[in-house]
Amino acid sequence: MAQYLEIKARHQDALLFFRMGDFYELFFEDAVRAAEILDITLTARGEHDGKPIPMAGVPYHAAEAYLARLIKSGERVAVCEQTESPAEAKKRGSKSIVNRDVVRVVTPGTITEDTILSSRQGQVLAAIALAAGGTEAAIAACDVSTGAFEIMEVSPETIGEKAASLPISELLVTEDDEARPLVRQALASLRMPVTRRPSRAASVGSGESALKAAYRLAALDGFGSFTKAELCACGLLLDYLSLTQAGADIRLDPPNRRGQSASLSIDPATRASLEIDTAMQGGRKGTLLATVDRTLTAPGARLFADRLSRPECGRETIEARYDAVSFFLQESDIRSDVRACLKATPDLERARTRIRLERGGPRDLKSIAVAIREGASLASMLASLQTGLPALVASAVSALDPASHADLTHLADDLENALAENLPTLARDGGFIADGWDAALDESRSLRRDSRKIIAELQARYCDETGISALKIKFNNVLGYFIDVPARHGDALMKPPHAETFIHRQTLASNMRFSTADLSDLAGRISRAEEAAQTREIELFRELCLRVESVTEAISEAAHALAEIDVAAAAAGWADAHDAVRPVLADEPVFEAEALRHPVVEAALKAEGEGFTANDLNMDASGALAPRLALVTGPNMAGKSTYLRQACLAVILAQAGLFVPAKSLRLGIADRIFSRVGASDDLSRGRSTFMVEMVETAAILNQATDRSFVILDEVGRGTSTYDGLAIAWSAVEHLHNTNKCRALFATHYHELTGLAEELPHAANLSLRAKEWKDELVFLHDVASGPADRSYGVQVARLAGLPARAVRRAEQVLKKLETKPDAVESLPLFASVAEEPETFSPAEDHPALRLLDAVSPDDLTPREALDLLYRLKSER
Ligand SMILES: Nc1ncnc2c1ncn2[C@@H]1O[C@H](COP(=O)(O)OP(=O)(O)OP(=O)(O)O)[C@@H](O)[C@H]1O
Repeated sequence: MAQYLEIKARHQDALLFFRMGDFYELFFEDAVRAAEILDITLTARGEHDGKPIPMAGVPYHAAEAYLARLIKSGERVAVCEQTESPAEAKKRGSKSIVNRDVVRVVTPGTITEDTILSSRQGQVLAAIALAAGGTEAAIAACDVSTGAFEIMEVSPETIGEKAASLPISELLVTEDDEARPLVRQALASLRMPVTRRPSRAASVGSGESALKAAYRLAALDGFGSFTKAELCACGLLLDYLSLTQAGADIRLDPPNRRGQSASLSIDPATRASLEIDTAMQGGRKGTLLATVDRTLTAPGARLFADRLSRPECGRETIEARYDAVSFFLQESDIRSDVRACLKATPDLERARTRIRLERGGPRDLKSIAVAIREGASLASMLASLQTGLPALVASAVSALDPASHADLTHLADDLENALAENLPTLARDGGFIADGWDAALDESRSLRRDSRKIIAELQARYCDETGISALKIKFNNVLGYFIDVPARHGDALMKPPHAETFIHRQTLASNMRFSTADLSDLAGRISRAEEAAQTREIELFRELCLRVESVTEAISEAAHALAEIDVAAAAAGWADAHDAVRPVLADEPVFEAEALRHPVVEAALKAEGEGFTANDLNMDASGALAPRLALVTGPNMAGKSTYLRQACLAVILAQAGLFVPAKSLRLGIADRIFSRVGASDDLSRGRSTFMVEMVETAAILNQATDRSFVILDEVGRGTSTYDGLAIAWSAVEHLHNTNKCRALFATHYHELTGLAEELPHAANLSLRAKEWKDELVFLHDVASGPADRSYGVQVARLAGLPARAVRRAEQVLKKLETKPDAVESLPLFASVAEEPETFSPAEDHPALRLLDAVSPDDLTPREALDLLYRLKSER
């Protein structure tokens, strides 16, 4: 217990998995918590301070599944292993306890187990840090499962939105930084597990020395010059990695640096409202990502998600991606071949990283070999084409080309030759090296195999010599090899002449067990051969892992190349199937779309057999070619939100390097997009609907630039009519006169439509609907000019509001339309006298008159049926 308590004292904030033989055991409070979360038995072992010690255990071989559940429920787990064998401990004295220590702390951001990770999602551990009195900020982010490492310089105001663009599983922050209002705000907008760390880890000095140590460098000049905040963030991240990996070497790829303006800024509220990769209700279903992602490999899916979540601002990067998509769009035959090949390609990135971190197994080696081979056939398939390859595809081909990567080819050859057909998950289970690969292993194995033959021969000889045909040589863990005879033959073996050879070991009810000198000798040989084979196999496994490590950079490049090809071919496949076009990037801040569609709504409608109406949209922030701001009106349910959102989604797709569902799109690259669509309470953070709306609107009006793209839906709806109208009015003016950005503003305040005449670069657009035979028909197409009316009451009827309430609404509406001043005297403040109903359409209905005339008791069944048909026809 002393050993346990000493180790536990160093890991107060984690559950301690304490290795004891084939189990990880948990004690005290840890046991109580784990038993509750995992639904396992809570028992007791021994006493501490006179009280029984609560204990729970999980079997070593099934630990991953338990770990996964604990991590999911927000726990951290310190894994404590035996660091020597019992035999080694004994050498120090017969009563010595086996040495143990924590080899790893498993946290949400440091998992590498395939069974716990989601294969199509990245899992980022990120550290945010501020420096220079809070004026500089940076994020250092790594994906331990792939080795990717990125350092981003950000402005302190945009920490939240930059962090939201990464699939962060765990966010590190220092206690001092967390106290700063900007960081507090950012953390409040992000819903991710936050780990607080002492401030000393996030210093310039610790960052520098951690980077130097991680990459074994004397100076950091090769990486360019770092800002103070970047070094602080690196220090925080690397210190934590080192802590969770119990001081093991940090194995990350060289850092990838990203400047402040590299990607399109999308704040967390916009990201959530546009449902880019997470739906409002959680999960991926119904998101843009789920709708357009056609990738086939896990690394491809992770890259695709990253592209969509962090669209670019650099024209060259975007155009290069378009070129790759265009190429696969034109070469549809090669696209199918490439995709067939990708389907068979394992996750090279994660297999490589697990091997690097010494957490891999024989199957990871196999995955590496298969992926290298598939990559090579992809490369030769693409290189054989007569057409020139676009830059992205060409560089992917060169990273996969076996001719220029002899090292990878040799590795794949060797792995294929070295590995057996059926592979265990763990190296310690053995049997994964193929026969013929290693002479020493073959020798031990043949000895083992021969020994088994010799045992059979020995058994036959003993049967012969004793005349006992039921004599068997068996094996168990207690006795090892032994000779087993039915009890009635036992006496014969204990008497001469056999007593000299057979040594009695055990008497059971119906059997007796013996050993012999020959058998013991043979058993020794077998076990030595087995041990030798096992040791040799582990040695060979390590050798192969080292081979992988020696070409780790080439593997990383190949993995990235495979993902790049997967993304481009998938994007082309989607574009082909959905008539998406290559956007034209313009220098002017324009958005000129012809027949634009909303991919997610379109897909949902298609699933129900309905069509989607495409619409045009023309905007120019400079006001030269088109209005910069459009006020969008139209009845409820007419498609305003859809129209607004599809414009934003088009910007995201276009700047992610993907094609957009439209006939054409000319786009001036946006620096940020903002969306405020649909109000929702955020009661968990103590904000009412209106407060959320105003906070988000404030963020837009304060931050949008003339290169930004903004959509605002029904701003002001959450408060009283006049207040709401006034706020909406001033927001439109501010966007038009001060922000001067491209903006779409949907509203039900018809009073606002007059603004289009006053503001030089504003226009009215409306979604059309028609009344036909008392029914409201939505046309979903956009026309210029304001909507004539809102049809709210008709929509309410459609939604199933009780007929009486609908009639009452019609009365109130009529009154308001004739006497607008009556608004003051409406709902909250005074009641409008309910007018007597002068006309009730229902009562006048012929079907009702018919019903009134009927006496049900006088009807025959036949007449009743006829009446039913007449009633139906009168309806
Ligand atoms: N262009 C379109 N083509 C076909 N159907 C559409 C189109 N746009 C919207 N719809 C359909 O109309 C429904 C309502 O659309 P949306 O939510 O955009 O309307 P809205 O005008 O914003 O409504 P409200 O004012 O009540 O918020 C969508 O769920 C979709 O089914």
